[in-house]
Amino acid sequence: MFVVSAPGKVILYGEHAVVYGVPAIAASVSLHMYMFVVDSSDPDVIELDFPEVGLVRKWRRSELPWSSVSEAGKLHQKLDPEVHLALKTLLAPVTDPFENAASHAFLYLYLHLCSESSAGQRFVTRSTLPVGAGLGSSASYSVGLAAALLKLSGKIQDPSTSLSAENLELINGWSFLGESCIHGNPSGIDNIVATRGGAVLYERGAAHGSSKIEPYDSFPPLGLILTNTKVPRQTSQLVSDVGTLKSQLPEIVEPILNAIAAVVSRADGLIRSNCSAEELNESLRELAQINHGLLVSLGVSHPSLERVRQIAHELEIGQTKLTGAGGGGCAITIVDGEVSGKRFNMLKMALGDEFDLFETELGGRGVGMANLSSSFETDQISQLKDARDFHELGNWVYW
Ligand SMILES: Nc1ncnc2c1ncn2[C@@H]1O[C@H](COP(=O)(O)OP(=O)(O)OP(=O)(O)O)[C@@H](O)[C@H]1O
Ligand SMILES: C[C@@](O)(CCO)CC(=O)[O-]
Ligand SMILES: [Mg+2]
Repeated sequence: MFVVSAPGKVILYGEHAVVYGVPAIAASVSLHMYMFVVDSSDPDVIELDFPEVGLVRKWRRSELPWSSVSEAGKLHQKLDPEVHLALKTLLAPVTDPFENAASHAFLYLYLHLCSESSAGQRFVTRSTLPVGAGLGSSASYSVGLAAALLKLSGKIQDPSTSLSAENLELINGWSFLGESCIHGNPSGIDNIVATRGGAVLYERGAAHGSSKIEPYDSFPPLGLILTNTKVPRQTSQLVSDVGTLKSQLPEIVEPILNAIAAVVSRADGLIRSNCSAEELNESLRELAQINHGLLVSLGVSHPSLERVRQIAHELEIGQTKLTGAGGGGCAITIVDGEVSGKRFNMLKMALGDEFDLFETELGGRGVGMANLSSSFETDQISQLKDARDFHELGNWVYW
């Protein structure tokens, strides 16, 4: 019995454009997805219990489309269309899009990493991240899933003190395929941040394995408030809408993507420079405003996100930008100076109960795993509340 965890992320600059090879800047957040792997009551059955997406499901291993899996597909470079299609057919009766996407990613990785003769297992998730809200919940789920199945199948040996660079590469590669099942066309930025943690400048490469990752050794301690508008949306739909706009109006969309590239390049230069904290904060706020405007012109904002922007502006708290895929979900406000309880409460009161506000630390640890003691009972899972409860479950190993 063991548990794995992976963090969510915020994209500070460059979302959507990153899908088309523009660099983007992202950092992990201190909210995590946890996946528990425990023995199933029936040795022939795999059971999923994912309360955040309302999914409770069981499959006999013999029901799964093992014959569609090829050895070539196991090299995890891109989705194997045959397995993808077999799973679409199997999951056609699952009409809820969240449940369908989570089951699809699970079964795709299970079929490739485990075998028909593996023992029965039960997989239970718990997440302190809002799901489908722009903070990379799909990537933290995919990273946790990849890590859990790689450990279960022995492809990652039980690590004693830390995960190796090879472990990390395997987890990141397989989680990208999990993201591909959920998103269709992920850039890979969310899964790399959920895998390695920290903060990075990421640029998607044209070919598999050619993406560029430039970590930040020290990321500025930005005062950041996260606001969840609680307006549901799906990244797959928003990414596909921007793709459609780009193919219909390339002469308009390409210059917008180039302008986003210039925003990212300027922000990267500033973060790596030794300018004063004040100058950096002011410039990063200005760049957030420009980046948000460019995302609005791509059609990925939402009235609820504009409301957060307007209120934070009226209260002179800082500059607000959508983060992740937009269309609802979360906004980040880069605070003018430090986040004080007073400012946080002012924004919270002005926005009201429709919105959830969080403070988070940027740049924490990536994927982790811990063995559970033999006395651990699955009933305990629903009682775990915060990061400390999860941390105390065992000796965690990280990269
Ligand atoms: N805890 C979880 N358990 C099971 N599935 C999850 C969990 N968290 C996320 N998912 C999967 O991820 C999907 C949501 O991903 P989506 O990419 O739309 O939003 P996001 O990742 O939260 O935001 P963004 O991609 O903008 O950062 C859900 O439909 C579900 O399939
Ligand atoms: C919208 C997008 O750029 C970020 C989602 O967090 C999609 C992606 O990069 O995969
Ligand atoms: Mg996502």
